[in-house]
Amino acid sequence: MLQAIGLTKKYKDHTALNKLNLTIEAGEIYCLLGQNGAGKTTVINLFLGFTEATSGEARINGLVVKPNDPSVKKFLAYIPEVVMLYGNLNSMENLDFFSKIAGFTYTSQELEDFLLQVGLQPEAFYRPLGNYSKGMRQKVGIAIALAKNADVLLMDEPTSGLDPKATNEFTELVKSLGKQGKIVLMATHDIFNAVNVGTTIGIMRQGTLVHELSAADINANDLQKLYLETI
Ligand SMILES: Nc1ncnc2c1ncn2[C@@H]1O[C@H](COP(=O)(O)OP(=O)(O)OP(=O)(O)O)[C@@H](O)[C@H]1O
Repeated sequence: MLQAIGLTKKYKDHTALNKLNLTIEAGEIYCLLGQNGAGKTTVINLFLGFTEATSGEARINGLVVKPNDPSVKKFLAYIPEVVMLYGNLNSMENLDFFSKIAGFTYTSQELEDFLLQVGLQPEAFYRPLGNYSKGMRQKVGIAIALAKNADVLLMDEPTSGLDPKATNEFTELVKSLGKQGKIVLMATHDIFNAVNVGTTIGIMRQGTLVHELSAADINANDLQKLYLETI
């Protein structure tokens, strides 16, 4: 479970995040919307331990996140806008490397199975990542999350810059993660994608979570209307 309890981040006198209360359960895909500077990345960075809370707590599976604390890191995988991988290594080598860092050693067959599971085309498995498309890198990033058995995937604008086909593939992949009981917290500007992939949608304004709704209760048009009224 992912929990924010009164989670607050201030930079000098600027409040980037104001008393966020949030609970995300296994199987939930929580999409955070909000205009530039609303505080979405701050939420993700606090869960990742990249930055320290001014007050309140970010908890993962009951453990309070503290900067540079490895005990919660094992539960987490981070999918940024551009997944950072070794461009001179192929996807099998990247997956093997990052799995081993997380304490897992897999056979070649098992590594290939993770890549197949995320929909990477087999002809790319042994090709250096340097010439992969953004969508292919995202898939390898998710394969790494699966290989390290992360319960929680934190995603910051993962579909930004993806073409519609790659976005659709990514959406289906994220839905399948939810069905496997993973927790996904995704910051996004893509309202259509949020309503399509999300189970829960939060709308932020100036550091405050203003709306939280079930994706089943709203369509993309109404969500866009609510979003524009909110920001
Ligand atoms: N290191 C920092 N120092 C000072 N202010 C910061 C820092 N990081 C973020 N902020 C401020 O905190 C606020 C929230 O920023 P954040 O990056 O969380 O927004 P966001 O919703 O992710 O925006 P975007 O959609 O542009 O990525 C902004 O006003 C931003 O300028």
